[in-house]
Amino acid sequence: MLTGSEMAVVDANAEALGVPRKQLMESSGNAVARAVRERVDPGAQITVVAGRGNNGGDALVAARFLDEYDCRVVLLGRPDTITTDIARENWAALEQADYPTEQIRDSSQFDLGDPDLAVDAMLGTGISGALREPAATAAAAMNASDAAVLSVDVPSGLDCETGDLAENAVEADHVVTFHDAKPGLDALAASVTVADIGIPAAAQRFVERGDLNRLSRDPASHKGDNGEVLVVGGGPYTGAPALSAQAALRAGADLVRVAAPDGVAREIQGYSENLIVRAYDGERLAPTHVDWLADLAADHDTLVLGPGLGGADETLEAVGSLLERFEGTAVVDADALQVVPEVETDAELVCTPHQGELLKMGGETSNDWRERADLVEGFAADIGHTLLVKGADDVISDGERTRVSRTGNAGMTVGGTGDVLAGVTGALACVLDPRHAAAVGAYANGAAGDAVVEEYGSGLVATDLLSAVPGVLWD
Ligand SMILES: NC(=O)C1=CN([C@@H]2O[C@H](COP(=O)(O)OP(=O)(O)OC[C@H]3O[C@@H](n4cnc5c(N)ncnc54)[C@H](O)[C@@H]3O)[C@@H](O)[C@H]2O)[C@@H](O)CC1
Ligand SMILES: [K+]
Repeated sequence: MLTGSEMAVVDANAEALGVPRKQLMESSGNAVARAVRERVDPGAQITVVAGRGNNGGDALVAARFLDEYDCRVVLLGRPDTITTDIARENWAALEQADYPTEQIRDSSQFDLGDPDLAVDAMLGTGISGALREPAATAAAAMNASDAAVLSVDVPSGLDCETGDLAENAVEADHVVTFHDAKPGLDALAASVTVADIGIPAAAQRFVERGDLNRLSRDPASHKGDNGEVLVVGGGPYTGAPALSAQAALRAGADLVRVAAPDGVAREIQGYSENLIVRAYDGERLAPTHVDWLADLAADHDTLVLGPGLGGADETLEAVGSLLERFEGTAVVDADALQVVPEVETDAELVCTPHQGELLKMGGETSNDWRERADLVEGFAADIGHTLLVKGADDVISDGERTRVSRTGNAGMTVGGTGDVLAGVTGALACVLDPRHAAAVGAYANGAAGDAVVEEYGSGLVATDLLSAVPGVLWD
């Protein structure tokens, strides 16, 4: 089952893979016409009631496949107010080819007539709230009529995010929905057909441009609304936490703090004035720091744990204790990863190992991405956390749902690109589900690398990615 917004991601991914929406609309319209033919005989009277969005567009296509019927097409509004180019083009095609079309200016002009079948193509996944006029009047007419009602995608008035049905919604007898079921359809009295409209399986398997639709930024938001990230890193290394923290800022987090040993805190601060560094005593993370860190972490939306911490025994022990106490969302990277399979935690973890780190955690890998995807899915289910396994193709799985991101290039094998990925993912996890944050993070990190590789080739370095991340995520 897919919600309306999930469907929009899949649809945009199909477009990114070379199957544009207008092609999908042609398939949808064809599927609607097939459903009509299954229900009424040639010569029957049909009234198609089309809204001004793509739901209406589907039915405008269907009309071209229904020549053997007595078919009227009524548009709820003026053609120049049709909201999408592809629906408008399909309206123009009907007019130019001399199909019987009508348009109404307001609800008083609506007349359903006395058809054998009414096609409800007023509203699909684009609806919010109860039906407004003139759709409300048209819905009431369909509900009052003896005609069978066939709804396109969903009955107009069904909210495709929540499954809620508006009080004045269309009461459908049949529904032809596209690609996958939608929330709320199974609770209807209608018969429901799921039509294959030729969306490639890859549009759901691969992370593509459409996944960026998951991101939005409220123009009225305040500082902090878009995420506060705590990077716990540094000690033996200083560049890694600085890269993660800057990457989190570039990926849209409002506030990013780095908690680091005071022996290296000034050095980390020295990389950028954008960072807020909070120091704890000593040269590296140890169990004595955990109380203070756990309190600090609880004040953040996400934790990025691992960059530059090193693998000293006392550090790994501290990582384990911190994870045991933490209950939020954490991205775990580098040396901290080896602790995860042993640890008992209520936290939601996104683990970002490369193949070597995955093996060290106890996972398995393969050179074939399909096999690797299955292995990663199995291991994610075993450890009960989300995995983002880095490689030429990144594999992302929460143990049930598995995606592959194909962005990136060989120049990115340079040190530090993983720290950037951890920071980007940490920032995205402030506003997205962990599995979506991991998928979009992998896509964006690789796409940032692809954006800079033309200039730097095999000489690209991790800091080059930082400036390219916003262009990928927020353009
Ligand atoms: N996403 C996909 O993959 C595909 C979608 N297709 C079709 O496109 C539909 C979605 O199209 P759109 O996003 O254009 O949206 P819709 O066609 O569902 O509705 C958009 C229109 O409805 C109006 N509206 C919103 N709430 C309303 C309310 N309460 N009362 C009255 N009017 C209201 C909006 O102002 C807008 O004009 C799907 O349901 C499906 O039928 C298909 O063409 C093929 C593929
Ligand atoms: K509909």
